[in-house]
Amino acid sequence: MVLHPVLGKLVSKRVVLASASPRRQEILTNVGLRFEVVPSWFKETLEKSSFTAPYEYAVETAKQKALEVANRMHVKHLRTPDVVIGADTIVSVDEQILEKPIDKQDAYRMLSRLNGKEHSVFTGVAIIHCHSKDNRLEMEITDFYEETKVKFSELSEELLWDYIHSGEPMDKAGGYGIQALGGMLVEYVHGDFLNVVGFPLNHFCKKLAELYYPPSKHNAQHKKYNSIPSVDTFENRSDGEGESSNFTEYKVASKLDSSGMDSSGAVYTSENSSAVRTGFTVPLENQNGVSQSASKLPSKILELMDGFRASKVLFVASKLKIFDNLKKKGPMKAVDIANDIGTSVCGTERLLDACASLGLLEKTPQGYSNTDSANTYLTSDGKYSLHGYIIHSNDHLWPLFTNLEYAVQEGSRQNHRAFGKKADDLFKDYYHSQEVKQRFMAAMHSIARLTAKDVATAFDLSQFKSACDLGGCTGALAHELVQVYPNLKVTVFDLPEVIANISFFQPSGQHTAPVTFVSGDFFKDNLPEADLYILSRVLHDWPDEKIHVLLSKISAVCRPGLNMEKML
Ligand SMILES: Cc1cn([C@@H]2O[C@H](COP(=O)(O)OP(=O)(O)OP(=O)(O)O)[C@@H](O)[C@H]2O)c(=O)[nH]c1=O
Repeated sequence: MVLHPVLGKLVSKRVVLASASPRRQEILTNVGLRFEVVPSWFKETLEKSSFTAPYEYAVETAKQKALEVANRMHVKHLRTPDVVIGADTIVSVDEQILEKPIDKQDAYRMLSRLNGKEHSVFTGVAIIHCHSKDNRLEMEITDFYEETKVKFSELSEELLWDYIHSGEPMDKAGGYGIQALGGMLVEYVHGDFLNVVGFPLNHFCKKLAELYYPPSKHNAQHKKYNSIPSVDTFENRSDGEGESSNFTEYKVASKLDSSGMDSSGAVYTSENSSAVRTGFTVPLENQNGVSQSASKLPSKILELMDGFRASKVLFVASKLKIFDNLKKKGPMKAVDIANDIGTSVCGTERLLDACASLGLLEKTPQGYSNTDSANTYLTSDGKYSLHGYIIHSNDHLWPLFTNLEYAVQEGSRQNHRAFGKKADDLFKDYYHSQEVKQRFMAAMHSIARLTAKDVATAFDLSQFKSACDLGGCTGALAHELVQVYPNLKVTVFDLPEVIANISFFQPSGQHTAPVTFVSGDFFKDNLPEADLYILSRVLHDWPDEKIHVLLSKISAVCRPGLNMEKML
C-alpha cells in the first residue's frame, strides 16, 4: 500500500484531531499530516454494560468525541472542519474494560490485573467528513477499531510500585505506556504497536484508501449489502463499499436549533459483519463514573489560559488591516498579503492560519478570504465595524491589563506603567494626542453604533420630547434615538476636545437635524435642559465621589412631573 497519496487526500482539507492525547498528535504529525487539535469535551461516561463487546464501547466513545467537536465548531460558527478524527483507547482483560487510572491505587489495581497475562488493547477511531449547508451540519461518519494483544511478564510488587511512582501510568489506558518505561513490562505484542500507543495508523490509512479510492463496482459486486448504500459525497468516490469488516459508515445530518442543541439521525450503510463479539462485564469502579471523571478536561480553564492568544491574533490582524485588504482583493495568498502590508511571509502565513482556525478567515486552495462576519465587523469601513474598538483594546486596554497584577497590589490605575504618564484625569490620557483621541473616539463610536438600536429600544422613551446624552461622544446613540423616536430632540454633551472632532463620525443624509452637540465638562458646567438624561458607558469610569457629584447635578436639574432619569 502506498501511504503518501492517501494522506495527500487530506492536504487540502481542514483536518481536526478531536483528541488531547499527545501520542495521537505525535503519530499523525510524524507521517506529515497537517491538522488542528481541538480536544473533545465529551465525557467518557457511556454505560459500558449497554455494549456487548469492549470494542463497541471504544468505537462509540471515539465517535461521540468527534461528533462533539464537529458540532461545537459548527455551533460556535468556527469554520466547519472538513474532517474530524476522534479516537479512544481501552484495555480489556478478563472481560473488563480499563481506562485511565484515577490515582496510584487505581493504577496498582489495573497493573495487578494485567500482571503475567495477555490482554487486548482496542482503539476505536471515528473519521467524520463534515459539510455545512444552509446552517445545517451534514456529516458522514466512518468508524472502525483495531485490536492488539499484549502480554505482561510476571512482575514483582516492588517493580509495579516503582513504575507507578514514575507517574507514567496516570494518563494512559490500563495504567501503562508501552512506548516508554511501560515497554519494560511487556513480553510480547501481537498486532499493531501504534494501536497500543493510541492510534492504529495502518488501519487508518487503509480506511482512508477505502474512502478515497474505493474498489471498482466490478470488484465490489460480490459484496453483500445489508442496508441502504451511502450517498456519494466525497471527491473521487465511487459506489464501492470498503473491503474490511470491522468498521461502520453512516450519514448524519445535524441541524442547529435556536438553543444551539443539535438533533441528529443516522442511516447505516454497512455493518460490522465479521467483528468478533466477546462478552464482558464492567468493573464497579468504572460503573459509578469515578474513573471517568479523572479524564475530564478543565476546558473552561484551558480556554482562559489561551484566550489572550486568540485576542492578540484578532488585534494584530485588525491592526495590519488584513480584513480590509481581503475585502478589497480576496482571496489572496499569504505571500501577496505579506507583500501588500510589508510583513514577513512566514509570520503572515502563521497569523492567517491562526485567523482561519479562529473562524475569522476562510482558507481554500485559492488563498485566504474574509468570512461574512469579518466583512461585517472587522473591516474598518463597515456600518457595524468593530475595528475602532479592537484597536483601542490592543493599544490602550492591553497594556493596562498587562499591569493588572500591580493594579490589584496597589489599588490604583496603571497608566504610569503602561504609558509612562500619570492619569490624574482619565480622559487626559485619551486626549493627549490627536491620534490617541481619534482612536478612542473611533472605539466608542464603533461599539455604540453596534449596540445603539438595542439600547434605544430597551425602554419605551416615546413620552419624552428632549434628551441629553451625557458623554455621548460622537452621537452614535443619539442618532439612533432620533430614528426610533422621531419626536425626540437629543443633545449630546461632551468635552470640547471631543465635540471639535465629531464631524468625521456624523452620518450623511437627512436624519441628522434633531441631534445637537454642546461642549462642556459635566462635572463643572451647567447641564443642558432635558426631559431625560442618558449616561451610557460613563459611570464605570469614575470613583464613587465623582459619580455622586454627577448624579446630584442631574437630580438638581430634573424637573418634576415628566422628568425622569434613566441610567443606561
Ligand atoms: C495502552 C496505552 C495507552 N496510552 C494512552 O492512553 C490514552 C487513552 O485514553 P483516551 O481516552 O483514549 O485518550 P485521551 O488521552 O484521554 O485523549 P482524548 O482523545 O482527548 O480523549 C491515550 O492518550 C493513549 O495515547 C499510551 O500512551 N500508551 C499505551 O501503551
